[in-house]
Amino acid sequence: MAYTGEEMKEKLKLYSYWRSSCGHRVRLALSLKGIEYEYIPVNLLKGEQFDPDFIKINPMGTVPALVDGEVVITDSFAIIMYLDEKYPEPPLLPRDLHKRALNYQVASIVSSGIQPHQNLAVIRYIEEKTNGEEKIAWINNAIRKGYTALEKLLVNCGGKYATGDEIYLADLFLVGQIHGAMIKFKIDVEPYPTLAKCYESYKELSVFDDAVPAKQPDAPAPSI
Ligand SMILES: N[C@@H](CCC(=O)N[C@@H](CS)C(=O)NCC(=O)O)C(=O)O
Repeated sequence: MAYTGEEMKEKLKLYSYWRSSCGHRVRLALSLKGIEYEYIPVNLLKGEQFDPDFIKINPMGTVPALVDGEVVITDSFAIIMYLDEKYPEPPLLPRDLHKRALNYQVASIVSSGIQPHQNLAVIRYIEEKTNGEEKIAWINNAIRKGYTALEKLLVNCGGKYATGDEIYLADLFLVGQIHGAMIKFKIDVEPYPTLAKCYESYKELSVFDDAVPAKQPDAPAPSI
């Protein structure tokens, strides 16, 4: 099932940045559900997240932000849950209670246990107060600690993806995290076999390919 702008009265607007792992999760949800949307870039490196017009949309000065008519949602977890309730097909949460809880845990570990520690504002601050080496050590520690916990949580799940053979919430959070950490910080999932297996499976899906950072309208053209 696809949800087009025509049936939806007005297209959704997604404020995001090509390299944002939080934005990546939301693009994946939109892509999986076949929802048409308008992409509005906010250049984090140029500080556009602090522009007064954007601060009116998200006083936290972060992306992503979703605008659906009068509704404004400014956190990727909340955005994804909103989309899942408004556009239920395909569902992003399994019916099985244990698997559902696993999906919430993975999303939470990524969104509150890993991403905030590697976020641009935080790592810039650490570098300013200490040095580049401390910054790298900080990022490495946060990501590896999170990956170790995720690996332990998912090792016995079986299936192609995080919690079985269907794509759910946990997968959206893993894709953005793993891809972003590889590109931005050169941290691979190879030492974490379950995470590595999931990541290989994601790469075969075309919806996942559409959402990759390098394919977003604000990504720089590849150098020849
Ligand atoms: N909990 C928020 C976090 C949003 C967030 O930290 N976004 C990052 C990009 S992934 C950002 O906009 N950073 C801007 C900055 O640090 O100045 C979410 O999941 O949407």
